[in-house]
Amino acid sequence: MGKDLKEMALQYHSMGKPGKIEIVPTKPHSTQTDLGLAYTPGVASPCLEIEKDQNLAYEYTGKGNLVAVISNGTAVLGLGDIGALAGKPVMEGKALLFKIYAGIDVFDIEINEKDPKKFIEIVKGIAPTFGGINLEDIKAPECFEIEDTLKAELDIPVMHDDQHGTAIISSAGLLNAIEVAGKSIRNVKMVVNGAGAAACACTRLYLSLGLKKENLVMCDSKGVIRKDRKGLTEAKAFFATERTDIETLEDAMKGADVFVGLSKGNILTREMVRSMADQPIVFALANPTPEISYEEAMASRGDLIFATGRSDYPNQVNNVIGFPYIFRGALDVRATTINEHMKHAAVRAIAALAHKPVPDVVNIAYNSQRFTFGKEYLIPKPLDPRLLTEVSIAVAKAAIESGVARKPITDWDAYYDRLRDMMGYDNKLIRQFSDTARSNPKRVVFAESNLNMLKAAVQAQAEGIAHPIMLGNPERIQMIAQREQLDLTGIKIVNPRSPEEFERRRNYAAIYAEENGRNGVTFEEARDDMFEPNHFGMMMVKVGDADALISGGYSKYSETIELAKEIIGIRPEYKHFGAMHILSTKKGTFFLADTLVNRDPDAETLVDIVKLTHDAVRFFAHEPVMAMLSYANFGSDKEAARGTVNKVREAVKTIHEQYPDYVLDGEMQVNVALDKDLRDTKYPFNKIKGQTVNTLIFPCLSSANTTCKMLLEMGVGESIGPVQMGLNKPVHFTDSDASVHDIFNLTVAAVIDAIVQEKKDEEKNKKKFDKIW
Ligand SMILES: NC(=O)C1=CN([C@@H]2O[C@H](COP(=O)(O)OP(=O)(O)OC[C@H]3O[C@@H](n4cnc5c(N)ncnc54)[C@H](OP(=O)(O)O)[C@@H]3O)[C@@H](O)[C@H]2O)C=CC1
Ligand SMILES: CC(=O)C(=O)O
Ligand SMILES: [Mg+2]
Repeated sequence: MGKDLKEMALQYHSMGKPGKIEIVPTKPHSTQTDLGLAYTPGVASPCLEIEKDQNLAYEYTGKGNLVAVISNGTAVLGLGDIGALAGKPVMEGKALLFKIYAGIDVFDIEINEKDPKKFIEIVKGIAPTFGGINLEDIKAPECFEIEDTLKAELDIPVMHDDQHGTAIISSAGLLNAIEVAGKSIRNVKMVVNGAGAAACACTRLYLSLGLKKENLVMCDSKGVIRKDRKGLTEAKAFFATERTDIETLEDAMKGADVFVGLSKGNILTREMVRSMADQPIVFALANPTPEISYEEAMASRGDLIFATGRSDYPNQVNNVIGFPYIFRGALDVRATTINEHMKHAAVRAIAALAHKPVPDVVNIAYNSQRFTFGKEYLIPKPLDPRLLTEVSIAVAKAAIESGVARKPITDWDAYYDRLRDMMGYDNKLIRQFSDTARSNPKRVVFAESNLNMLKAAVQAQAEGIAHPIMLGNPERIQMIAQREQLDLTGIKIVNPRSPEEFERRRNYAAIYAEENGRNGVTFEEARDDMFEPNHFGMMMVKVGDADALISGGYSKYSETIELAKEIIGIRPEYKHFGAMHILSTKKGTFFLADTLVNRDPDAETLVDIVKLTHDAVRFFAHEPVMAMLSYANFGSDKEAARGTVNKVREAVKTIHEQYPDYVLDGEMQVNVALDKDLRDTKYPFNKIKGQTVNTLIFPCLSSANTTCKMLLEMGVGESIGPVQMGLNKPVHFTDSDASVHDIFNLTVAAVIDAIVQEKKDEEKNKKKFDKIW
């Protein structure tokens, strides 16, 4: 591990409250009455109900959404037996992943016990607390007895993730890799290196998917596991080969089609890979160091199909792609176990997802590449939000089909919606976006250096999100920084008014005057304008001296917006531009527009806002279901001869005529938009019937802005925005009272916007180039 990574990891774990998880109450607890219900005397009632009927624990306690991640620390990652307590960071890490990817609460439990029988007794003793048990990092062969016994004796799902999670994910990847290689699992010759927990379970699953036992060779630390070896454990004996002509991994690799490593780092050589058959598949899955590094593997031969457990290379086979969703599906139907049928369903769902078009939000989160099914993209990315719905639903359905569900789901559409809504989306979005921005940071101009802007710029620089350029008086900025103890290292300060910027002011003015000469702008006026930070900053972005701009620290945003229209311009496909807020609430993610730009949009402007928002929502991997809001419903205000209702109605009519694919209706009140049952009962003709609205288009800026701010002030949600839509370049605006957190989030959005813009420009240039040639 690099020194930097080590230091970063230690700092990450110790900063703030040590560790990675905490417990948060889910019920009101502010009054004496609340407390009397939460605890004694009120709490006695659910206790007595559960005493009568144990199933009611699912109604009255957190059991149904609570998983135990349990380990004795005997096989932690590939680090070996480091002990129960030393494994706690991994178990807390799993708790975090369960929560952020599938909304599942976890207690991590580290048990100081290596004797499998005693370990089993301890787990059985604490099992009533949980809806499911994820066994983790327990070494073979003890893990087999532990899992088998607990599965047989407990009535909740128990899964040793290193065995079955790994088996499911690697099977999905392997089926796809075999398809890419143009081979069949029924014929491939496979070497599995490692004969521990993960290797044995993976191989069993491959056999159930069609691998022939006679085509399999398994190796452990002593070499090829042969039938004639003395003292084999039961698990190893099951996989032992009849062959007597091979002894070492090197022997086994000759002519093999597939290598799966679940053993130890750096034990596979280039020569061994070269000795494999055509189009060989190597899954080097040991963590944190794979059996062969990506670089070594790639240097070995050109036709290799390769995967590792690492996130920094293509094809990451990691059980995080599976366990959150496998447990989500199992918990939601109260499955008594996780059986073969459910595992197969998960394999198929994950394998199939890799064949589907990848939403932009995923492409962007991984460096704006365009993933398409093939050698470099065999398996969905861990940050793909579709995993939650695809895998959980597949597992839940399989549990019902195989008769192990105690609470079957009947309304699958509602379940789908619930899954999507369950995950407050913005953290995930910001996380994905922050990772992308970090991998390709852009030069962001902060045009108005008020204190919060400065703090956000410092944070963006420290987190490697952006290369900030602060416009303003350097002495003043440094004074503020000193007073606030802000570290300005890496932040460029440019003073548009300084003599050093004379040349740039002149050049920018010349371009500005040339483009706006017919709007009455003279060169002299333009030169004066360039003393202003917003003029200067926008020209920097326009000519490519910077990649994005954030403004709005102190000047009136209405003026800045006009300026952006003039200098940066609106994209040719629109007449207007706008802005939206993404609001993450307990009821799901909502997109609100226009929250910044158009004060009193007429019908034509509303149509543009709808088009812009439609495309932006899709970019964020959501299918827009749009409601055009008003104070009335579908013509209920018959007196309305003029005003907002009529323009909304007109816009709806235009959209229905010109964009029949859009899922949109109105005018309607916000409660009618959000309450599907009310809407569909009272207005059964509505064109978004049965669908959950996620996009709200407001009739005017007052209503949009007030709603957004009110929800945020009331703590109903977290927001990203205002995200500008429709300008030629990434120029974004905040409010003068925006918090550091708001400006930081917007900076991330601006960098992503710049990355997308860069991609688009590259594609445009390529097309031009292709045309010329
Ligand atoms: N990418 C992923 O998602 C996952 C990766 N893994 C990785 O798989 C590896 C094994 O984990 P797990 O099964 O839980 O651990 P176990 O301790 O149960 O098994 C380890 C196995 O590796 C074998 N081994 C050790 N050294 C060698 C060697 N030089 N050549 C061949 N085999 C060797 C051991 O052999 P012996 O039996 O002779 O001792 C043992 O069979 C770890 O590196 C882990 O990080 C695990 C789960 C998920
Ligand atoms: C990923 C995992 O579970 C392991 O390496 O043990
Ligand atoms: Mg593990």
